[in-house]
Amino acid sequence: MTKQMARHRLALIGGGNMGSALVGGLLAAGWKPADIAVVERLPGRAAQLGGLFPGVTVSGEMVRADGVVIAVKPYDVAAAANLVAAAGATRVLSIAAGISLATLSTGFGDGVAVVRGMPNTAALVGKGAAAIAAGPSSTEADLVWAEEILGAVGTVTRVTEAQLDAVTVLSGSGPAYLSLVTEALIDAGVLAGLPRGVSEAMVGQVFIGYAALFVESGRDPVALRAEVTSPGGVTAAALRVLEGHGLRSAFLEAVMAGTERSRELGQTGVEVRGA
Ligand SMILES: NC(=O)C1=CN([C@@H]2O[C@H](COP(=O)(O)OP(=O)(O)OC[C@H]3O[C@@H](n4cnc5c(N)ncnc54)[C@H](OP(=O)(O)O)[C@@H]3O)[C@@H](O)[C@H]2O)C=CC1
Ligand SMILES: O=C(O)[C@@H]1CCC=N1
Repeated sequence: MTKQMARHRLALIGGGNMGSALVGGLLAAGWKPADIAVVERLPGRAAQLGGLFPGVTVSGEMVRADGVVIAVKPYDVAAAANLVAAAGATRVLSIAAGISLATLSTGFGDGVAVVRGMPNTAALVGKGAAAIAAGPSSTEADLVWAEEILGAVGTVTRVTEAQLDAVTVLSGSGPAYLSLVTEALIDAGVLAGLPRGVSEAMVGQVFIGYAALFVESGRDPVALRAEVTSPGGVTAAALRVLEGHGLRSAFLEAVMAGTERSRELGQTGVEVRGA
């Protein structure tokens, strides 16, 4: 089956959360469906992807492709990497957390340029915050290629591989922290007497409004906080409690713990061998 298939511009191994977000973004950015293939081993998921993305090749087996995106969980990277040689690809973008460029590059060998990237789930709505790091043999053209792919679903920043651990825990994991804050604020609104639906709507709009104030207006968060905090007022009373419970320090410690964990995963590594 694989042999009869056309050569694709891009094959994504793994059509889960991130893989499907990337396909959606690339199509929205004007890529032709026929240029894209998704290799997905779960038959139910593959059928779903076929319905979502008409014209995109969805296959349980590897296809021929110029470039490959590895979008499987870190423990599945070794198996996915074995498929890269079968694709005949010269470029690989891996978005797997904690799998180092050294591990990837050694596995694929010469002739395959590797770029490591870290997106986040906001890619699902085209508002991702991704970063990329160049592998030992990747060129400017390889980085531009990776930027084109991740840029279809949000922003892309170039960093060193060492900085990618901090990016992973800050923006990669970021939606999880904001989910926790969202849940807590909604519950707090209910505790203070609001119906849950009203509390949810208020909290959602606060996030949207704050994103516009901070990102779109480019204003300093210290100034944004100061202008809400009236002397002897409501906000000052609430902030005192958050500071008293160490919220700021909790975020600092959390990000350092996650960065450490990302480094650990990178050192443990996985056996990656191109077939
Ligand atoms: N989710 C997130 O917030 C982020 C994730 N990442 C990284 O992105 C990668 C993908 O994450 P995510 O999209 O959430 O994962 P998902 O589990 O949603 O998607 C991966 C999919 O790939 C399938 N799969 C696994 N191995 C193969 C294979 N050899 N051939 C074909 N299909 C395969 C899986 O099937 P099965 O279910 O059978 O395993 C699954 O359907 C991870 O490495 C993660 O570290 C990066 C940034 C953020
Ligand atoms: O938790 C994880 O390991 C991955 C990395 C970033 C988001 N999810």
